[in-house]
Amino acid sequence: MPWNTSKPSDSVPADVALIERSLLRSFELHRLDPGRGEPPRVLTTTALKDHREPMERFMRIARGGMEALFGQVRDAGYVVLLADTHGVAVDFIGNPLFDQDWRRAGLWLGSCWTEEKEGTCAVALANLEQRAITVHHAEHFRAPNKTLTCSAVPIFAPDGRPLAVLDASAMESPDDRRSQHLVLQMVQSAARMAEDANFLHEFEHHHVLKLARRRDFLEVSADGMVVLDETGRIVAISQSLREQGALVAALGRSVEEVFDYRFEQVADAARQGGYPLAMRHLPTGTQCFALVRPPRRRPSAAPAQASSAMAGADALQAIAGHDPQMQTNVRQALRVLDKGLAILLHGESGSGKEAFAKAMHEASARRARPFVAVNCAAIPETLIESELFGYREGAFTGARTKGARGKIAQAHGGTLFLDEIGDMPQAMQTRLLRVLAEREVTPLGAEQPVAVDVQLICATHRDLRGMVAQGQFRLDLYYRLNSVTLELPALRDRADKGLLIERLLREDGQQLYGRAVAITEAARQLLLRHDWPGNIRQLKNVLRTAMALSGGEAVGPEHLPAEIRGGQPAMLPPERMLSLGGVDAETAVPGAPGGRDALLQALKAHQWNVTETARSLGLCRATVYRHMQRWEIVSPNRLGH
Ligand SMILES: Nc1ncnc2c1ncn2[C@@H]1O[C@H](COP(=O)(O)OP(=O)(O)OP(=O)(O)O)[C@@H](O)[C@H]1O
Repeated sequence: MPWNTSKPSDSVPADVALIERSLLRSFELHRLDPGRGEPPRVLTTTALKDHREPMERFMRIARGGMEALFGQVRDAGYVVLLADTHGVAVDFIGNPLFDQDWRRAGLWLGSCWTEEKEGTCAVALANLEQRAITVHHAEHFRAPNKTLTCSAVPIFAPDGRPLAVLDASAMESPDDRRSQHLVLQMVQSAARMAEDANFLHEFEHHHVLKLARRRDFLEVSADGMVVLDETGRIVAISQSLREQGALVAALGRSVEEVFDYRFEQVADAARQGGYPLAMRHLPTGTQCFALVRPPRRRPSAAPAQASSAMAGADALQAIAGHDPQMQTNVRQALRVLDKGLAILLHGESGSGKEAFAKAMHEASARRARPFVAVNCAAIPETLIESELFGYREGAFTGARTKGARGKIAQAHGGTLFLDEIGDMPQAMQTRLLRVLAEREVTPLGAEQPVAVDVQLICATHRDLRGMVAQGQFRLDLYYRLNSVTLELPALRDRADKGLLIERLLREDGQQLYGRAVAITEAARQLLLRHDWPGNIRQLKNVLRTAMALSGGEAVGPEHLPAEIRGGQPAMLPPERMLSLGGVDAETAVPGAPGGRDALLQALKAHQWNVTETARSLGLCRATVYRHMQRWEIVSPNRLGH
């Protein structure tokens, strides 16, 4: 069982690599001057208030941990800072005798420690890399910071989102960076205390299980915490469990399914003082122990509120399932969310790029604002400009009398998801680049630009770098879009295929029949062995059809399609095969018989309803749109939309 491994702390070679990368960014990306003399900027009281207000509740909870840490390091000449995710010191404890010196060094309430302004420094790196780090003396980028030693540790909110950074810094320290090892450990343990206290506070109305592999350690040092709602469903897990990927797949399941322990038994134990429970972690069959922390008050409206705040990050975790690559993706996604960076998702068709983008939006601070998805392959080239940028009345023939807001403006304040970005025409690439650089959009026919603030997430199944090499995709746009690229694994490569199948049978079964639908071992094995060229989309369709055929009873091999049952060669991915008159879509040329005609016929037969057409041809909508674009098929209703 993975949750009892303790997280490695400061590892010098890893630190060195991170620091080197940060130094490069400081020079090349932020174009900072290492010799600049003045200390870090300190915010005005009003500006600082904007940073402190959202952190107030956490600051109160963290204060005890900060003071305990300060008590440990004060005599060695350290100050303790709590910074928010923007690198602003929102709380500070230092020996008042040296106030002038701290202030001069930028170790002060309201000081800004970001890589963009200070270059390499510990608070910025802990925020960016989401790991504990020491930046010692000359490892700092700017000259005035080179006498400092700073050890910083990120702190996470109960839903796994970055929340703050705790830092201990000194103006004088031995040259050997190893002298800071213990300090970093102290900061780590204070950060974990604050994080756990915040977690327990957030879920004070819930039953919380403190888990440990060894009973003797349960009271003093649990390995992690699991939160149950009033029905015994697992609704949250603590950061220590998240970091190890442990129990992420348990989110949303009942305590009985995961720990072989009925919720009534847990509630009973809570009423009787929460004595240690001996449980079994069913997925691995390992024994573990739990102490129950009873809910502080009777659950009221609070649980629902807490669950909805958790829902976003948990949806992201649920999509990641138990696959290590997807777990890494979630960790990276949570790191970069709300940092104003564009994110690129790369993966085969049907691998869940849009689902991941939506979950990222839900997990972001923008979740209450719109999520607008645009499939660049789906819009004919002639219409993409007005669709994205909008237009004023009378901007072109066929334009609506009142004009239209483009998708970019519709996403203002929220997230813009550009699917199939590799299919965006070059002229549009240029315009998009300008929008990203200037953060404003000028609708067709308009003179005044409109300011837009969007989180951009793009997706593609193509090799954008290769497209750049062939001059099909703009290099500068490529750089802008891929500050972070997340690789979504194909279904055949996912380590958690079995669990995913179970989950889909449970969720879709619930929808179709009001309960989870079972599957025979023989059918499960066939599904596990299949190649899944259409990825999760294909798996979902196969399971839905199988459930319909089985009438909600256990799905057996007889309910699966022939190519899965008979071990026949798997279908080629939709990109490589289009069953339209046997024409290979990639090699088909506009006007080729069969492909274009067959698609046209299918579209007409379904009154130009692309979803229906796609379903009838066994393709995803994006592929149908791609072929419509390739073969220049435009829906007669298009301009009326
Ligand atoms: N982890 C997941 N668990 C359950 N369903 C999922 C998961 N990921 C994706 N899906 C479902 O699989 C289907 C395909 O996902 P999605 O549309 O996000 O893929 P995509 O990579 O964006 O595809 P395309 O590139 O063809 O647009 C959707 O019905 C989506 O809800």
